[in-house]
Amino acid sequence: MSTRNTRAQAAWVIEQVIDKGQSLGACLPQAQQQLANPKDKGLLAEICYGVMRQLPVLDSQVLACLDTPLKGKKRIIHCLLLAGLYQLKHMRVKQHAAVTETVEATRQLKAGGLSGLVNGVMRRFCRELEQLQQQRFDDDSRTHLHSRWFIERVRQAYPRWWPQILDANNQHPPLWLRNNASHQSRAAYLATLKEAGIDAQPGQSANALRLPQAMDVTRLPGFDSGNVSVQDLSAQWSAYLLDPRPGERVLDACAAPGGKTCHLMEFQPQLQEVVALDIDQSRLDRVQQNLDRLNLSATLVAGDAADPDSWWDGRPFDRILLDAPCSATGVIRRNPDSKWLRRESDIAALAELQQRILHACWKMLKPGGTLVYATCSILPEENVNQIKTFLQQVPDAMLLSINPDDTSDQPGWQLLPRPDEGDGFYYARMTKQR
Ligand SMILES: C[S@@+](CC[C@H](N)C(=O)[O-])C[C@H]1O[C@@H](n2cnc3c(N)ncnc32)[C@H](O)[C@@H]1O
Repeated sequence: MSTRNTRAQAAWVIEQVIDKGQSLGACLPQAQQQLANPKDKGLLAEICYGVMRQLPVLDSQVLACLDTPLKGKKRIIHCLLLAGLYQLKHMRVKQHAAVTETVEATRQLKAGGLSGLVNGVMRRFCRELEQLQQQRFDDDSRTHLHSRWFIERVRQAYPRWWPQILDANNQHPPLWLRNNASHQSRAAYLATLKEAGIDAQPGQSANALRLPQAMDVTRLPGFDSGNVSVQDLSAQWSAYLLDPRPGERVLDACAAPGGKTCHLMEFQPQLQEVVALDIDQSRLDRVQQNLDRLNLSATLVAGDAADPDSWWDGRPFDRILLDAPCSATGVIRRNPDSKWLRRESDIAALAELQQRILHACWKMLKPGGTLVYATCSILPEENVNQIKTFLQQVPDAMLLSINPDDTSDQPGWQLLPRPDEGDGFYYARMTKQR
């Protein structure tokens, strides 16, 4: 991959995602490593993320320009044309640069025999750009840029809001920060940012800040010494809802990469112990890195939250945060590849796993203790329905409502993704009756 230009790298990444089922998170960094210039790395990410946002439309427009679809080894050239068309339609790349670089990438991908075809298709895109940009579609997938099964589920769950939800998923995500209240007040950090010439706005939860302009967060004042962390606004509610008190023992049951573990320790610095559990040892390394940057320490355990017998010492916890593995359908704007990688059949399997983990965690909770169940999903099957079933099955579980709409009939708090606001998230809070 080393001699390939940015467009050739983009074609490789896109093929990995749409044909080989890899996530952008897994293959984009690999391709970025092959590029020396940080600007090229940024351009590569912009192209790959953009293609994932717009995929069904770009796909049909590329196919419409080809006499025969490019199959087998030639599929990478189809992916290259997706990247080329995306640049012309959605980026401020000069047309001649997009054409020249895309044709050059054809050679670098060892498909030089197709460079005439690529040149012709790219030039046709340039000629027909206005029509391509204004084209309207009569099917849901191309109109709303999501898979059909997902559109149907969102439509059923939110008959009033579904178009806005899908539209929010197709926007660029906002950048939210969490001020470290154990280092300085939010107002003080806002003043520091202002001095450094960085525009920021306070958010609804007490330590949230939004940066209207995305930037390399490692360059934020005091980032290395833990004055601030990246965390979405909606995710920041978890510590307030769990509300741990001095001297308590807390389990963060699905902890990696540790965003919420760190937040709840900043929120309550006098905890007796925080156990950060995750099934994936390699992801626990990320938890340790985050704790180190913030100068915090927790007990890290690699284990299965659904099977406490394999790792738990039997001492019950005062509070448990269960940020369950989920469909991540509330954070699609951050992971647009998930629109094409997620399968409808995943949802029932995830709901079953969540229910098993929830029952297992309940056993580890002290009588009188609090458990917060959270997901970054917007699907009722993983959220409200899950908690409704749990409350019906478990006699000592009592809902602690978060807001007036949160009743045992419609338990929990469903947040939907909104432009410039938080991600889609769900929270329910329950106590174990003594
Ligand atoms: C939504 S992420 C957690 C995000 C984390 N709470 C944060 O705020 O940074 C879900 C995590 O659950 C972990 N996980 C999945 N199944 C698990 C299980 N059975 N037991 C424990 N952890 C599990 C995954 O490895 C993943 O790290």
